Amino acid sequence: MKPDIKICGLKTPEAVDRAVARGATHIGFIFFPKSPRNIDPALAGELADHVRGKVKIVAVTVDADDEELDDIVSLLRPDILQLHGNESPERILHIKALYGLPVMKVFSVRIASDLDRVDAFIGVADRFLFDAKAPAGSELPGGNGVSFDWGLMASLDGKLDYMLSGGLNKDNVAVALASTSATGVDISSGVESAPGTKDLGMMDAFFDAVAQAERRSA
Ligand SMILES: O=C(O)c1ccccc1N[C@@H]1O[C@H](COP(=O)(O)O)[C@@H](O)[C@H]1O
Repeated sequence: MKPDIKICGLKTPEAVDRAVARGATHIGFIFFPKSPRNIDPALAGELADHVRGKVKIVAVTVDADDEELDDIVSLLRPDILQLHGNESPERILHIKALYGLPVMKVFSVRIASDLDRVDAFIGVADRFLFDAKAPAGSELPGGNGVSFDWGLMASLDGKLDYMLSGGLNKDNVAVALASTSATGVDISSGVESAPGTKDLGMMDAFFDAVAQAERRSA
């Protein structure tokens, strides 16, 4: 099956346009001030307006409170909320009731026990995203360009609809797709020439690599 492709951390019209032209199914905007990919919600809304309806717009937040979410939802008008913090099932149900938007819950993974809490979110989150746990010293919960052991996903395969992220790039995405049941891949730093700066050539190479992986698995 054709995997979903999410390009995350977009900040410019050129990068948004290229992602959509190359067939991204999702584009993500980061609302986390410490990130080099952080974007003002009003600017994100303007960028999204160019491509609205052609691609799913994802708002990436980290333990955001209602006030922050109100701002992001009204200015960006996302299709999906990606919750990349320690949001509980109760908090997710509250957010879904407030905005009526689907939620993609992120789990940060390094060891098998990092997946222990997933069951509590089944039937609560609409989709899951498994990312690598941040390395020691990083201030970012995601966007660190590090991978985790994809073999850990075997315990969940067949049970969940999930995307995979963490250190993906043109050279490893085929293996990531072949060795898991991920229905989508999500990339940020692997298509950047510097933190927060998307490189259109690297984006092209990533889309080419996913297309090649699809052909091989057909
Ligand atoms: O990218 C960020 O700066 C970021 C900040 C806060 C929360 C999530 C963030 N990014 C997410 O990280 C993965 C991709 O990371 P990688 O660079 O490809 O390893 C993706 O889920 C982004 O949404």
